[in-house]
Amino acid sequence: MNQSKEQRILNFVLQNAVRGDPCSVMDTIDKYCSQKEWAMNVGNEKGLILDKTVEEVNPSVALELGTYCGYSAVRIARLLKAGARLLTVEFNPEFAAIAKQMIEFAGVQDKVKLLEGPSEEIIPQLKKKYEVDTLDFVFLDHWKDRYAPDTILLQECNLLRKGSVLLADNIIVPGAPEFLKYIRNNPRFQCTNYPSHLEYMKVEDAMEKAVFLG
Ligand SMILES: Cc1cc(-c2n[nH]c(CCNC(=O)c3cc(-c4ccc(F)cc4)cc(O)c3O)n2)ccn1
Ligand SMILES: [Mg+2]
Repeated sequence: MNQSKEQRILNFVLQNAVRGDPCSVMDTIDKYCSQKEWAMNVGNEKGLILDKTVEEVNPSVALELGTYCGYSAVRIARLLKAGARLLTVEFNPEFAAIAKQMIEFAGVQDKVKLLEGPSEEIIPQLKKKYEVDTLDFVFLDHWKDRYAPDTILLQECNLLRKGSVLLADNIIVPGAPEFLKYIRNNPRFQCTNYPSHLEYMKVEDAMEKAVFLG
């Protein structure tokens, strides 16, 4: 049976990147997806915005919604301090299997916990099943129509604390209009927009940072 695009990306990494070197994994994925097959990794331009935000927050506990092939999980995990951890949620079992191998090849598996399932099921389990108190950082990169409901769900589950930082990808493409409307009109969030471009394309995109004020 012929391979999926995600399997081709993983194989290219296994054959061309340096095991245990997160930057070489990221660079190799970016090379493949800009030269051979487009894929929905956050990419290097928006990835730099993600890096700066993670470095600023320096989270002990981070959550990523939308793992895909594990590119941004590797990107985030490489910046985490000793003892800090990233929980990343993937809905699609095939993507999760690829991401698991990608994360292990990069050597960040001790900092990353990959959870399989829909965000609306996983979020309510974070406190009891995954021993989370509150989240310092949340990267929203999953289904765009889930950004707003899941931001509400995170609050309902008491997972945000004063100063928790949300960073959302794809504000323009594919777009998250309902999320923007919700978060920018909500006095409990301080929002900042970061114009950028869709990964590997000349198309405009943006990220939105939202700090929870408690
Ligand atoms: C419900 C739930 C869902 C998940 C979940 N896991 N993995 C994802 C992936 C979601 N990501 C995207 O759809 C996405 C799309 C584009 C795009 C596509 C086509 C174009 F033409 C232009 C841009 C670009 C991007 O940067 C994206 O991130 N969701 C995990 C848990 N629970
Ligand atoms: Mg994205």
